[in-house]
Amino acid sequence: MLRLESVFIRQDDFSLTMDMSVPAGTRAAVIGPSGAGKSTFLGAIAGFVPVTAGHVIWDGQDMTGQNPSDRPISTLFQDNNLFPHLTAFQNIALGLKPSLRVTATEREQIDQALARVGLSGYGARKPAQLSGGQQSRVALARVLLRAQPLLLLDEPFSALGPALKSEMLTLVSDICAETNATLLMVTHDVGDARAIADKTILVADGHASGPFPTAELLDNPPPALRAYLG
Ligand SMILES: Nc1ncnc2c1ncn2[C@@H]1O[C@H](COP(=O)(O)OP(=O)(O)OP(=O)(O)O)[C@@H](O)[C@H]1O
Repeated sequence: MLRLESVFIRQDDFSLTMDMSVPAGTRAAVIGPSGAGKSTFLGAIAGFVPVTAGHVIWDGQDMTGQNPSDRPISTLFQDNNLFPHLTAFQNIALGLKPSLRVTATEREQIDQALARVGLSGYGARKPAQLSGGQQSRVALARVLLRAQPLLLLDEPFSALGPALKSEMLTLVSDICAETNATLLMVTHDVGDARAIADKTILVADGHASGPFPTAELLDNPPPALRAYLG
């Protein structure tokens, strides 16, 4: 379970509070107005954003002071998920070994992850030689291989067309099911929330609340969400 215990974040004149429990295996969308603090919310969990007060706890372990790389988390952002000077294979290998010195078994695992996302034979290509969708799949292959229990997505597919985005969301959903990962996914598209997230966290008015059942929340939005949905 992810527990956010009386967490308070202050960044200049912006502040965000949260106190919630997210059971393991939950798939939650994170929605709310632009600038409300959705990325800050994920950043506090991942450790990129310092927490002013409170505790971020995973499975009973307090992660609050831990470096992002020491947390049991995989993160995907909208951009810059891949290193441009490394091949697809090396970008995936980084998820296992920062030194890139992989064993024969790890090499096989990386090839399997590439195959799982439909990119067998693409391992030697650098990101610039791949389409946007293929780049997303390489990033997902790395997530799959790392098999961390917490997966944080910050609109990683928003630049993709609708068909490709839907394909990526299905892949994310499959990966979560395979690894029993807990998913928190920032999106501005309530269709995404309905498609793969049975729970939704609302970030608005300086507060992150939930998780709420997605359909109930979207069918009967509170005023802050109603204004945002239009
Ligand atoms: N490093 C920082 N220092 C100070 N304020 C910041 C910093 N990063 C973000 N903010 C402010 O924190 C607030 C929340 O930003 P955040 O990016 O979390 O919002 P968001 O809900 O993800 O927005 P969007 O939907 O537009 O991506 C904004 O008012 C932003 O200006």
